[in-house]
Amino acid sequence: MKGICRFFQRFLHLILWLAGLTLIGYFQYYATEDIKPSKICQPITEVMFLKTHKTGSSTILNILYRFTEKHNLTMALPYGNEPHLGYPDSFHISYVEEFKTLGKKFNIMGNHLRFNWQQVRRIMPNNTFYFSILRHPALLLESSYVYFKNYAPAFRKSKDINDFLSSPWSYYNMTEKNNMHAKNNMWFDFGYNNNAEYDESYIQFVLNNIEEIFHLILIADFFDESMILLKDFLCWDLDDVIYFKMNARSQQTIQTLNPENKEKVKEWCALDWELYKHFNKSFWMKIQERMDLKTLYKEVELLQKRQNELMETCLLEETAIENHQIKDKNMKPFQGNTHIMGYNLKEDLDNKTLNICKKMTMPELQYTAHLYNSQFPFKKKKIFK
Ligand SMILES: Nc1ncnc2c1ncn2[C@@H]1O[C@H](COP(=O)(O)OS(=O)(=O)O)[C@@H](OP(=O)(O)O)[C@H]1O
Repeated sequence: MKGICRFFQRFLHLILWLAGLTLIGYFQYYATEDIKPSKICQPITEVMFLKTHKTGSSTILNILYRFTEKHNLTMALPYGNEPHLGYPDSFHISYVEEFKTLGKKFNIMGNHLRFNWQQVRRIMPNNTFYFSILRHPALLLESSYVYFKNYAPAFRKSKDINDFLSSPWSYYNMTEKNNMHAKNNMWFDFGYNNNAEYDESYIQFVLNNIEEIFHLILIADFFDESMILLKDFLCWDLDDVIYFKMNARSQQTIQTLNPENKEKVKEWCALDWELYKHFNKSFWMKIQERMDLKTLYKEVELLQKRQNELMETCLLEETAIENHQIKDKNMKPFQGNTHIMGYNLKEDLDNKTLNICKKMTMPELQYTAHLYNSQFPFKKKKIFK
C-alpha cells in the first residue's frame, strides 16, 4: 500500500514539474516577442464584410480575397458575370453563385451589396463575424463626386463639387436612380433609407440595429489603426492585413470641398454624419478595451514597415502610378468616371514572390473573376468588364 502511495506521489510531482516547465517556457517565449498577443486564439474564418462605397473597401476586399485563397476557403461571389451582389437592390441570396448548394457553407462574403440582414444570414454560418468600414462624409462625398460624376444624375448636372454642395436640392432628386451616391451613401449601403428625415429616435434605432449585428465598424480615416484592430478581432497575422492602397484617385482629378461646404456636408448627409460620429467613438473605445495606444502604434509601425518592404520588392516604381502608365492592360483598375491609380510589377520576380505581388495589386474586378473561375471551374468563365 505504502509503495502505491509513493508511486502516486512521485507521479503527481512529475506532472507538477512538467506543468511548471510548460508555463515558464510559455512566458519566456512571449517575453522575447516584439508584440505580445493579447490572448491565445484561433483565426476566425467566417467573415462578412459590408463593402460600403468610397471608404477604402476595395483595399479590404483584396485582403479578404488573399486570405480566402491562402486558407482554401469559399467565398460568396456574385453569380454569373455580375460584378456585385445586386447593388443597389436590397441584397437577396439569389445574387450569390451556388447559394443553394453552398449556402451556410461560405466562409467569406465581401462584394458590394445593399445590406439585408434577413437574407445575408440565410447563406452565412451562424458564427459569422460581421464588420464594415465608414469614412468622414465630406471626404467620402469628394471621392464619390468624381467617381460617380456621370453615373449619379445629381452630380452629372452640377459644374463641380462645390457647385453641387452650394445648392444640392437644385440638383438632387430623390426619385432618380443612382442618386444614393450623392446623399447618405453609407446609410443606404447599410440598408436604410438615405432620404429619411432627421429624427433622433429613428437614428438611435438604426445605430442600435447596426450594433446588434456588426461586431466591428472600422474607420477609413484611421486605416492602419483599423487594420490592427481588425487583425486583433479576427486573430489573424500581421501579414494578413498588409495591403497596397486600391482605387485611389489620381492627384489631377481631386476636387476639394471648400471649408464652408465641408461643414455643410454634415447637414446634407446628416444621417451619415451621425453614423460616422457614433462609430468613430466606438472604434476608439474598442481599441481601448483591447490594447493600449503604445501597442497599437507599435503594430502600425510594423505594418507600415512591412508594407514599404513589399512595395520595394514588388513594384517597378515602388508606388502607385497613373492608369495610362500601367503596362499590363489586365491589371488596369475599373476607372469609374475618373482616373484611378494602379501598379506595375517588377519584371524579374521569382514565381513565389510574383504570385504574392500580383495578388496584392490585382484590381477588384479581375480578382473577383479569378476567384470565381477557380471556385467554379465548370461554370461559364467570369470575365471582368
Ligand atoms: N488604405 C487606405 N487608406 C485610406 N484611404 C484608402 C485606402 N485604400 C483606399 N483608400 C481610398 O478609398 C477610396 C476608394 O474606396 P473604395 O475602394 O471603397 O471605392 S469603391 O466604392 O469600391 O469604388 C479612394 O479614395 P479617394 O482617393 O479619395 O477617391 C482611395 O484612395
